Amino acid sequence: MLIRSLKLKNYRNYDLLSIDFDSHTNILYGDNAQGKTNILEALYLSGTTKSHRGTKDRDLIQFEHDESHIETVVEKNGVHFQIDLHLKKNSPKGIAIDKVPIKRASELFGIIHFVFFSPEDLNIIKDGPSGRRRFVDLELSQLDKVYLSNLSNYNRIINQRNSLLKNIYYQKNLMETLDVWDIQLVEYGNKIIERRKEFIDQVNEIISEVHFRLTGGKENLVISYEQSNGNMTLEAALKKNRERDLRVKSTSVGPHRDDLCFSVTTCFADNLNGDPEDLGDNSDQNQKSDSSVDGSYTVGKAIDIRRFGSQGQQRTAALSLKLSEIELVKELIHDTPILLLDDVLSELDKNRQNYLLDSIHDIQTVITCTGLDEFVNHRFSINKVFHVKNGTIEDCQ
Ligand SMILES: Nc1ncnc2c1ncn2[C@@H]1O[C@H](COP(=O)(O)OP(=O)(O)OP(=O)(O)O)[C@@H](O)[C@H]1O
Repeated sequence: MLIRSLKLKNYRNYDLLSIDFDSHTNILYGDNAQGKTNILEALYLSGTTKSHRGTKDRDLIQFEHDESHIETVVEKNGVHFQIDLHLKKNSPKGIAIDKVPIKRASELFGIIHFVFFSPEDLNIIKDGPSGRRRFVDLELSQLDKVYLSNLSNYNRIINQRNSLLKNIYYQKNLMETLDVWDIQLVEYGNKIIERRKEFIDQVNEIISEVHFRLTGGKENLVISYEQSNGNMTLEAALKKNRERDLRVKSTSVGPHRDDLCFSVTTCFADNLNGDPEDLGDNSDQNQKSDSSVDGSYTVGKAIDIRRFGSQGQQRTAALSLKLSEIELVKELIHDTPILLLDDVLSELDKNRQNYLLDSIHDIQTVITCTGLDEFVNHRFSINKVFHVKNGTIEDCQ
Protein backbone atom coordinates (compact mmCIF):
# COMPACT_ATOMS: atom_id res chain seq x y z
CA MET A 1 0.00 0.00 0.00
CA LEU A 2 1.10 3.54 -0.74
CA ILE A 3 -0.05 7.06 -0.13
CA ARG A 4 -0.09 8.96 -3.37
CA SER A 5 -1.26 12.41 -2.32
CA LEU A 6 -2.71 14.56 0.42
CA LYS A 7 -4.83 17.70 0.17
CA LEU A 8 -5.76 19.85 3.14
CA LYS A 9 -8.15 22.74 3.51
CA ASN A 10 -8.35 24.80 6.70
CA TYR A 11 -6.55 22.09 8.65
CA ARG A 12 -4.39 23.26 11.62
CA ASN A 13 -1.99 25.90 10.19
CA TYR A 14 -2.72 24.99 6.51
CA ASP A 15 -5.15 27.13 4.52
CA LEU A 16 -4.65 24.95 1.47
CA LEU A 17 -2.10 22.22 0.82
CA SER A 18 -1.53 19.76 -1.99
CA ILE A 19 1.33 17.29 -1.78
CA ASP A 20 2.30 14.27 -3.92
CA PHE A 21 4.37 11.61 -2.18
CA ASP A 22 7.11 9.40 -3.51
CA SER A 23 6.61 5.68 -2.99
CA HIS A 24 9.81 5.43 -0.93
CA THR A 25 11.31 8.05 1.36
CA ASN A 26 9.73 11.47 1.81
CA ILE A 27 11.33 14.05 4.05
CA LEU A 28 9.48 17.05 5.48
CA TYR A 29 12.00 19.42 6.96
CA GLY A 30 11.72 22.83 8.53
CA ASP A 31 12.03 24.79 11.76
CA ASN A 32 9.92 24.06 14.82
CA ALA A 33 6.18 24.83 14.79
CA GLN A 34 5.96 25.16 11.00
CA GLY A 35 3.43 22.35 10.43
CA LYS A 36 5.49 19.18 9.79
CA THR A 37 3.74 16.99 12.38
CA ASN A 38 0.38 18.39 11.27
CA ILE A 39 0.90 16.65 7.91
CA LEU A 40 1.69 13.29 9.55
CA GLU A 41 -1.34 13.75 11.79
CA ALA A 42 -3.61 14.40 8.80
CA LEU A 43 -2.32 11.24 7.10
CA TYR A 44 -2.85 9.17 10.24
CA LEU A 45 -6.36 10.59 10.55
CA SER A 46 -7.22 9.49 7.04
CA GLY A 47 -6.36 5.89 7.97
CA THR A 48 -7.73 5.72 11.49
CA THR A 49 -10.12 8.73 11.74
CA LYS A 50 -8.25 9.67 14.91
CA SER A 51 -5.39 12.03 15.67
CA HIS A 52 -2.29 10.23 16.98
CA ARG A 53 -2.08 13.05 19.55
CA GLY A 54 -5.62 12.31 20.75
CA THR A 55 -6.75 15.80 19.67
CA LYS A 56 -10.48 16.40 19.33
CA ASP A 57 -11.81 17.18 15.84
CA ARG A 58 -12.74 20.75 16.70
CA ASP A 59 -9.13 21.55 17.63
CA LEU A 60 -7.86 20.21 14.30
CA ILE A 61 -9.92 22.74 12.39
CA GLN A 62 -8.02 25.91 11.57
CA PHE A 63 -8.56 28.73 14.05
CA GLU A 64 -11.54 30.89 13.12
CA HIS A 65 -13.01 28.30 10.75
CA ASP A 66 -15.87 25.86 11.29
CA GLU A 67 -14.86 23.07 8.94
CA SER A 68 -11.84 21.42 7.51
CA HIS A 69 -11.17 18.89 4.72
CA ILE A 70 -8.59 16.16 4.30
CA GLU A 71 -8.37 14.29 1.00
CA THR A 72 -5.94 11.38 0.72
CA VAL A 73 -5.36 9.21 -2.31
CA VAL A 74 -3.99 5.78 -1.49
CA GLU A 75 -3.01 2.87 -3.69
CA LYS A 76 -3.60 -0.72 -2.72
CA ASN A 77 -2.86 -3.62 -5.05
CA GLY A 78 -2.70 -1.19 -7.97
CA VAL A 79 -6.14 0.26 -7.22
CA HIS A 80 -6.54 3.91 -6.15
CA PHE A 81 -8.89 4.92 -3.36
CA GLN A 82 -9.79 8.47 -2.38
CA ILE A 83 -10.50 8.96 1.32
CA ASP A 84 -12.25 12.19 2.29
CA LEU A 85 -12.63 13.46 5.82
CA HIS A 86 -14.84 16.41 6.53
CA LEU A 87 -14.27 17.75 10.04
CA LYS A 88 -16.95 19.93 11.54
CA LYS A 89 -16.85 22.04 14.69
CA ASN A 90 -20.27 21.14 16.04
CA SER A 91 -21.12 17.75 14.56
CA PRO A 92 -19.46 14.39 13.90
CA LYS A 93 -17.03 14.14 11.03
CA GLY A 94 -18.12 12.93 7.60
CA ILE A 95 -16.03 10.20 5.95
CA ALA A 96 -16.23 9.02 2.34
CA ILE A 97 -14.39 6.42 0.27
CA ASP A 98 -14.34 7.26 -3.42
CA LYS A 99 -16.97 9.92 -2.70
CA VAL A 100 -19.39 7.39 -1.17
CA PRO A 101 -20.13 8.35 2.45
CA ILE A 102 -19.50 5.63 5.03
CA LYS A 103 -21.26 5.32 8.37
CA ARG A 104 -18.59 3.60 10.44
CA ALA A 105 -14.91 4.35 10.67
CA SER A 106 -14.30 0.60 10.61
CA GLU A 107 -15.25 0.56 6.90
CA LEU A 108 -11.83 2.12 6.29
CA PHE A 109 -10.25 -1.08 7.58
CA GLY A 110 -7.75 -2.75 5.34
CA ILE A 111 -7.36 0.14 2.89
CA ILE A 112 -4.44 1.76 4.63
CA HIS A 113 -2.29 0.96 7.66
CA PHE A 114 -0.01 3.46 9.38
CA VAL A 115 2.69 2.93 11.96
CA PHE A 116 3.37 6.21 13.74
CA PHE A 117 6.71 6.66 15.48
CA SER A 118 7.20 9.80 17.57
CA PRO A 119 9.76 10.82 20.21
CA GLU A 120 7.14 10.05 22.89
CA ASP A 121 7.23 6.40 21.76
CA LEU A 122 10.84 6.26 22.92
CA ASN A 123 9.59 7.01 26.45
CA ILE A 124 6.91 4.34 26.42
CA ILE A 125 8.79 2.17 28.94
CA LYS A 126 9.90 5.00 31.19
CA ASP A 127 6.47 6.67 31.32
CA GLY A 128 3.30 5.38 32.97
CA PRO A 129 1.03 2.46 31.96
CA SER A 130 -1.46 4.59 30.00
CA GLY A 131 1.04 5.08 27.14
CA ARG A 132 1.67 1.33 26.99
CA ARG A 133 -2.07 0.57 26.87
CA ARG A 134 -2.46 3.26 24.23
CA PHE A 135 0.24 1.62 22.11
CA VAL A 136 -1.59 -1.71 22.13
CA ASP A 137 -5.00 -0.12 21.60
CA LEU A 138 -3.90 2.06 18.68
CA GLU A 139 -2.27 -0.85 16.87
CA LEU A 140 -5.03 -3.37 17.54
CA SER A 141 -7.66 -0.82 16.52
CA GLN A 142 -6.06 -0.76 13.08
CA LEU A 143 -5.55 -4.51 12.89
CA ASP A 144 -8.79 -5.86 14.27
CA LYS A 145 -12.30 -4.49 13.65
CA VAL A 146 -13.79 -6.63 16.42
CA TYR A 147 -11.26 -5.31 18.92
CA LEU A 148 -12.11 -1.72 18.00
CA SER A 149 -15.79 -2.39 18.56
CA ASN A 150 -15.17 -4.24 21.88
CA LEU A 151 -12.92 -1.43 23.07
CA SER A 152 -15.45 1.27 22.32
CA ASN A 153 -18.15 -0.74 24.11
CA TYR A 154 -15.85 -1.30 27.07
CA ASN A 155 -14.93 2.39 27.32
CA ARG A 156 -18.62 3.32 27.21
CA ILE A 157 -19.37 0.83 30.01
CA ILE A 158 -16.52 2.14 32.18
CA ASN A 159 -17.79 5.71 31.75
CA GLN A 160 -21.34 4.66 32.63
CA ARG A 161 -20.18 2.61 35.63
CA ASN A 162 -18.04 5.47 36.94
CA SER A 163 -20.90 7.96 36.72
CA LEU A 164 -23.16 5.40 38.42
CA LEU A 165 -20.61 5.06 41.26
CA LYS A 166 -20.81 8.83 41.72
CA ASN A 167 -24.62 8.89 41.60
CA ILE A 168 -25.04 6.02 44.10
CA TYR A 169 -23.52 8.32 46.71
CA TYR A 170 -26.66 10.47 46.45
CA GLN A 171 -29.23 7.82 45.42
CA LYS A 172 -28.62 4.51 47.20
CA ASN A 173 -31.39 2.71 45.26
CA LEU A 174 -29.24 2.93 42.11
CA MET A 175 -27.03 0.28 43.68
CA GLU A 176 -29.23 -2.45 42.16
CA THR A 177 -28.18 -1.46 38.63
CA LEU A 178 -24.46 -1.88 39.33
CA ASP A 179 -24.60 -5.65 38.70
CA VAL A 180 -25.92 -5.08 35.18
CA TRP A 181 -22.91 -2.92 34.31
CA ASP A 182 -20.52 -5.38 35.93
CA ILE A 183 -21.78 -8.26 33.79
CA GLN A 184 -21.14 -6.25 30.63
CA LEU A 185 -17.80 -4.97 31.90
CA VAL A 186 -16.64 -8.56 32.47
CA GLU A 187 -17.90 -9.67 29.05
CA TYR A 188 -16.10 -6.97 27.04
CA GLY A 189 -13.17 -6.71 29.45
CA ASN A 190 -12.29 -10.39 29.05
CA LYS A 191 -12.43 -10.11 25.25
CA ILE A 192 -10.06 -7.16 25.34
CA ILE A 193 -7.62 -8.89 27.69
CA GLU A 194 -7.60 -12.04 25.59
CA ARG A 195 -6.89 -10.14 22.36
CA ARG A 196 -4.19 -7.99 23.97
CA LYS A 197 -2.44 -11.10 25.29
CA GLU A 198 -2.54 -12.69 21.86
CA PHE A 199 -1.04 -9.50 20.38
CA ILE A 200 1.76 -9.46 22.97
CA ASP A 201 2.52 -13.11 22.20
CA GLN A 202 2.84 -12.19 18.53
CA VAL A 203 5.11 -9.24 19.35
CA ASN A 204 7.27 -11.50 21.55
CA GLU A 205 7.88 -13.85 18.65
CA ILE A 206 9.60 -11.00 16.84
CA ILE A 207 11.00 -8.71 19.52
CA SER A 208 13.47 -11.11 21.10
CA GLU A 209 15.50 -11.37 17.93
CA VAL A 210 15.21 -7.66 17.09
CA HIS A 211 16.34 -6.67 20.57
CA PHE A 212 19.13 -9.21 20.69
CA ARG A 213 20.55 -7.78 17.47
CA LEU A 214 19.95 -4.18 18.47
CA THR A 215 21.93 -4.67 21.69
CA GLY A 216 24.75 -6.48 19.94
CA GLY A 217 23.76 -9.77 21.54
CA LYS A 218 23.81 -8.40 25.07
CA GLU A 219 20.15 -8.51 26.02
CA ASN A 220 17.03 -10.62 25.74
CA LEU A 221 13.72 -8.81 25.97
CA VAL A 222 10.36 -10.35 26.81
CA ILE A 223 7.05 -8.51 27.23
CA SER A 224 4.31 -9.81 29.47
CA TYR A 225 0.74 -8.66 29.96
CA GLU A 226 -0.01 -7.56 33.53
CA GLN A 227 -3.62 -7.68 34.60
CA SER A 228 -4.89 -5.30 37.27
CA ASN A 229 -6.96 -8.19 38.62
CA GLY A 230 -3.82 -10.29 39.15
CA ASN A 231 -4.62 -14.00 39.42
CA MET A 232 -8.30 -13.43 40.17
CA THR A 233 -10.99 -13.50 37.52
CA LEU A 234 -12.20 -10.07 36.48
CA GLU A 235 -15.60 -10.86 37.94
CA ALA A 236 -14.17 -11.80 41.34
CA ALA A 237 -11.86 -8.78 41.39
CA LEU A 238 -14.75 -6.42 40.63
CA LYS A 239 -16.73 -7.92 43.53
CA LYS A 240 -13.76 -7.69 45.85
CA ASN A 241 -13.12 -4.07 44.97
CA ARG A 242 -16.73 -2.90 44.96
CA GLU A 243 -16.58 -1.20 48.36
CA ARG A 244 -13.43 0.59 47.37
CA ASP A 245 -14.85 1.59 43.97
CA LEU A 246 -17.90 3.08 45.70
CA ARG A 247 -15.65 5.00 48.05
CA VAL A 248 -13.35 6.41 45.34
CA LYS A 249 -16.20 6.60 42.76
CA SER A 250 -14.11 4.98 40.09
CA THR A 251 -13.51 1.46 38.68
CA SER A 252 -10.22 0.14 39.96
CA VAL A 253 -9.80 -3.10 38.00
CA GLY A 254 -10.16 -4.04 34.36
CA PRO A 255 -8.16 -3.68 31.14
CA HIS A 256 -8.25 0.13 31.48
CA ARG A 257 -5.82 -0.39 34.40
CA ASP A 258 -3.67 -3.16 32.93
CA ASP A 259 -0.03 -2.77 31.94
CA LEU A 260 2.82 -4.31 29.98
CA CYS A 261 5.95 -5.50 31.73
CA PHE A 262 9.29 -5.37 29.88
CA SER A 263 11.81 -7.88 31.27
CA VAL A 264 15.41 -7.87 30.17
CA THR A 265 18.00 -10.53 30.82
CA THR A 266 21.60 -9.66 30.13
CA CYS A 267 23.78 -12.13 28.29
CA PHE A 268 27.36 -12.22 29.53
CA ALA A 269 29.23 -13.61 26.59
CA ASP A 270 32.49 -15.46 27.06
CA ASN A 271 32.80 -15.81 23.36
CA LEU A 272 29.89 -14.10 21.74
CA ASN A 273 29.53 -15.01 18.14
CA GLY A 274 27.84 -12.91 15.51
CA ASP A 275 28.57 -9.36 14.94
CA PRO A 276 27.72 -7.31 17.88
CA GLU A 277 28.19 -3.78 16.61
CA ASP A 278 28.15 -2.49 20.12
CA LEU A 279 24.86 -0.71 20.44
CA GLY A 280 24.35 -1.30 24.13
CA ASP A 281 25.15 1.58 26.44
CA ASN A 282 24.05 -0.13 29.58
CA SER A 283 26.15 -3.21 29.93
CA ASP A 284 26.87 -2.60 33.58
CA GLN A 285 23.25 -2.07 34.58
CA ASN A 286 22.46 -5.64 35.51
CA GLN A 287 23.97 -7.54 38.35
CA LYS A 288 25.34 -10.94 37.47
CA SER A 289 23.14 -12.85 39.83
CA ASP A 290 21.38 -16.19 39.73
CA SER A 291 23.32 -16.86 36.58
CA SER A 292 23.00 -20.00 34.55
CA VAL A 293 25.34 -21.01 31.81
CA ASP A 294 23.74 -21.64 28.45
CA GLY A 295 26.16 -22.66 25.74
CA SER A 296 28.69 -19.93 25.14
CA TYR A 297 27.10 -17.24 27.29
CA THR A 298 25.77 -16.74 30.77
CA VAL A 299 22.30 -15.38 31.28
CA GLY A 300 21.68 -12.95 34.15
CA LYS A 301 18.56 -12.50 36.20
CA ALA A 302 15.54 -10.90 34.46
CA ILE A 303 14.89 -7.32 35.51
CA ASP A 304 11.79 -5.21 35.02
CA ILE A 305 13.21 -2.31 33.03
CA ARG A 306 10.17 -0.09 33.72
CA ARG A 307 11.56 0.25 37.25
CA PHE A 308 15.18 -0.75 37.10
CA GLY A 309 16.30 -0.12 33.52
CA SER A 310 18.71 2.64 32.58
CA GLN A 311 17.37 5.32 30.27
CA GLY A 312 19.41 3.94 27.37
CA GLN A 313 18.11 0.45 28.05
CA GLN A 314 14.50 1.70 28.13
CA ARG A 315 14.88 3.64 24.88
CA THR A 316 16.53 0.71 23.10
CA ALA A 317 13.70 -1.56 24.20
CA ALA A 318 11.20 1.04 22.96
CA LEU A 319 12.94 1.09 19.58
CA SER A 320 12.82 -2.72 19.48
CA LEU A 321 9.10 -2.55 20.21
CA LYS A 322 8.47 -0.15 17.35
CA LEU A 323 10.57 -2.15 14.90
CA SER A 324 8.76 -5.31 15.94
CA GLU A 325 5.42 -3.59 15.46
CA ILE A 326 6.39 -2.81 11.85
CA GLU A 327 7.45 -6.43 11.24
CA LEU A 328 4.32 -7.84 12.84
CA VAL A 329 2.01 -5.56 10.86
CA LYS A 330 3.79 -6.61 7.65
CA GLU A 331 3.16 -10.26 8.51
CA LEU A 332 -0.44 -9.78 9.51
CA ILE A 333 -1.64 -7.57 6.67
CA HIS A 334 0.53 -9.28 4.02
CA ASP A 335 1.59 -5.86 2.84
CA THR A 336 3.90 -3.06 3.99
CA PRO A 337 2.37 -0.43 6.27
CA ILE A 338 3.24 3.24 5.82
CA LEU A 339 5.68 4.55 8.36
CA LEU A 340 5.30 8.05 9.77
CA LEU A 341 8.50 9.04 11.58
CA ASP A 342 8.05 12.22 13.55
CA ASP A 343 11.45 13.73 14.35
CA VAL A 344 12.69 10.48 15.88
CA LEU A 345 16.15 10.36 14.33
CA SER A 346 17.43 13.33 16.30
CA GLU A 347 16.57 11.38 19.47
CA LEU A 348 18.75 8.40 18.59
CA ASP A 349 22.50 7.90 18.58
CA LYS A 350 24.34 7.10 15.35
CA ASN A 351 24.17 3.31 15.66
CA ARG A 352 20.49 3.25 16.43
CA GLN A 353 19.79 5.74 13.63
CA ASN A 354 21.63 3.39 11.28
CA TYR A 355 19.72 0.39 12.53
CA LEU A 356 16.38 2.15 12.11
CA LEU A 357 17.18 3.50 8.65
CA ASP A 358 18.41 0.07 7.51
CA SER A 359 15.22 -1.55 8.78
CA ILE A 360 12.87 0.71 6.85
CA HIS A 361 14.43 0.92 3.42
CA ASP A 362 11.62 -1.12 1.84
CA ILE A 363 8.71 0.82 3.39
CA GLN A 364 7.08 4.02 2.18
CA THR A 365 8.09 6.50 4.85
CA VAL A 366 7.27 10.11 5.62
CA ILE A 367 9.88 11.58 7.94
CA THR A 368 9.85 14.95 9.66
CA CYS A 369 13.07 16.61 10.80
CA THR A 370 14.58 20.02 11.38
CA GLY A 371 17.66 19.37 9.24
CA LEU A 372 18.92 16.98 6.61
CA ASP A 373 22.36 16.26 8.12
CA GLU A 374 21.44 12.84 9.54
CA PHE A 375 20.41 11.56 6.12
CA VAL A 376 23.44 12.98 4.37
CA ASN A 377 25.78 11.51 7.02
CA HIS A 378 24.19 8.09 6.66
CA ARG A 379 24.10 8.30 2.86
CA PHE A 380 20.45 7.37 3.22
CA SER A 381 18.64 7.53 -0.06
CA ILE A 382 15.96 10.21 -0.04
CA ASN A 383 13.43 10.28 -2.83
CA LYS A 384 11.55 13.49 -2.14
CA VAL A 385 12.26 16.47 0.08
CA PHE A 386 9.73 19.11 1.07
CA HIS A 387 10.58 22.29 2.92
CA VAL A 388 7.82 23.18 5.38
CA LYS A 389 7.53 26.84 6.29
CA ASN A 390 4.67 28.38 8.21
CA GLY A 391 1.88 26.26 6.76
CA THR A 392 3.25 26.14 3.21
CA ILE A 393 5.32 23.53 1.40
CA GLU A 394 8.06 23.85 -1.13
CA ASP A 395 8.91 20.78 -3.22
CA CYS A 396 12.72 20.59 -3.25
CA GLN A 397 13.32 17.67 -5.61
N1 LIG B 1 -6.21 24.50 14.96
C1 LIG B 1 -5.14 25.19 14.53
N2 LIG B 1 -5.29 26.25 13.67
C2 LIG B 1 -4.22 26.92 13.23
N3 LIG B 1 -2.95 26.64 13.56
C3 LIG B 1 -2.73 25.62 14.40
C4 LIG B 1 -3.81 24.83 14.93
N4 LIG B 1 -3.29 23.88 15.72
C5 LIG B 1 -1.96 24.05 15.72
N5 LIG B 1 -1.62 25.09 14.92
C6 LIG B 1 -0.27 25.58 14.62
O1 LIG B 1 0.49 24.53 14.05
C7 LIG B 1 1.86 24.75 14.36
C8 LIG B 1 2.49 23.50 14.92
O2 LIG B 1 2.56 22.57 13.90
P1 LIG B 1 3.34 21.20 14.08
O3 LIG B 1 2.98 20.57 15.37
O4 LIG B 1 3.09 20.44 12.84
O5 LIG B 1 4.84 21.72 14.16
P2 LIG B 1 6.20 21.02 13.68
O6 LIG B 1 6.66 21.69 12.42
O7 LIG B 1 6.05 19.56 13.66
O8 LIG B 1 7.12 21.51 14.86
P3 LIG B 1 8.18 20.72 15.79
O9 LIG B 1 9.39 20.52 14.94
O10 LIG B 1 8.40 21.70 16.88
O11 LIG B 1 7.52 19.47 16.25
C9 LIG B 1 1.95 25.84 15.40
O12 LIG B 1 2.38 27.02 14.77
C10 LIG B 1 0.50 25.96 15.87
O13 LIG B 1 0.17 27.27 16.26
